[in-house]
Amino acid sequence: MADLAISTRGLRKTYRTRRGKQVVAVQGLDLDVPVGGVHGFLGPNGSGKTTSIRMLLGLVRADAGVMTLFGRPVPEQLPAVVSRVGAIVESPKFFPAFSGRKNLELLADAIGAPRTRVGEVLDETSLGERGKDRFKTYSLGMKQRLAIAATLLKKPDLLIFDEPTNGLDPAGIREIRETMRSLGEQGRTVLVSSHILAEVEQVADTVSIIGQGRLLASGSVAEVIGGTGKATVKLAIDDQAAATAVLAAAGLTVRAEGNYLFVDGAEHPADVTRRLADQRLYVAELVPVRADLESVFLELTADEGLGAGGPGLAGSQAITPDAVRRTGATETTGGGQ
Ligand SMILES: Nc1ncnc2c1ncn2[C@@H]1O[C@H](COP(=O)(O)OP(=O)(O)OP(=O)(O)O)[C@@H](O)[C@H]1O
Repeated sequence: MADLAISTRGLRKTYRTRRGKQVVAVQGLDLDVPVGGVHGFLGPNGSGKTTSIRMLLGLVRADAGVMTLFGRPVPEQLPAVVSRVGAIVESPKFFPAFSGRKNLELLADAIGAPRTRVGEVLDETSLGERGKDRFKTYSLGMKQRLAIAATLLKKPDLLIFDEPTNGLDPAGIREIRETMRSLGEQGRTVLVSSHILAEVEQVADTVSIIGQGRLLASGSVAEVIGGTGKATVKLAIDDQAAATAVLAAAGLTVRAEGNYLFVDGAEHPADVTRRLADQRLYVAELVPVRADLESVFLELTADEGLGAGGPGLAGSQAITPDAVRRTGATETTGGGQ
């Protein structure tokens, strides 16, 4: 447990609406976040990310399950670890007419952090040069980085950011991404929730994908994308029927889409051409299909009936079963409880 910054087992939360309806926000979540690096906590809107984070921070009470932060059970021992955790769950309030630096100095005084820390956190969030300017002149991205700077004042080991790039333009998103990456590289643990996969894929070392309050897949980005090391290839061939028969007989999964066959499960793309050539079937075109996190995410969440995205790439990928298998989530999906 000592090497996990966050761990949850069987975490559950059901909300009751004013009309007495029950909303199951989190249903048996098992989450492990290793110490050090950036962990993407991914799921479509409404999948239970914010509720899970709020339970970890002691802001919402769990109905069932256990949680630890740095090996300490929470909320029971939250006071012992809370100083190691910095979180942005809602936009903090800053004084618009004061500079970013002044705002941070006031905060540092309030929480007992040394003022020398202010210059350091401004630099860490690349705000050093603009620190003297008034808060109200900042772009949204700079405001968000000042919020991150504020959480860094007390040198937390774990930073929790809930959808930190919401509402930011591409430049702002890039700045936040770079800030998160450098925090992870310093050995801090960053948990960042998002429903925007492309963003997280570029910065996360490890990810957890959730849907309807349950873990669907987790591991390093490479593992989740296709940890089996098996290839998916797209190929064009004259005799599709004969090629399908040969490849299926070799235990590969073949799917026809228009003029192309998509073949999953080969150890290497060359295996596909060799098997076909052995039977005097020659490919006209062969392209290895690179899976990305977005595709995995769309397929996983589509299985949950969540409709995480538009048409996307999901239709051309067949790697999901492997990703799902890693968490054993197939047995529990689709219950709609
Ligand atoms: N206070 C509440 N009362 C009733 N239902 C709630 C409450 N908070 C959240 N929910 C519901 O619980 C489910 C999970 O919501 P949650 O905000 O945790 O998901 P999320 O993954 O963070 O989504 P988003 O990205 O939209 O914030 C949703 O169906 C949501 O409507």
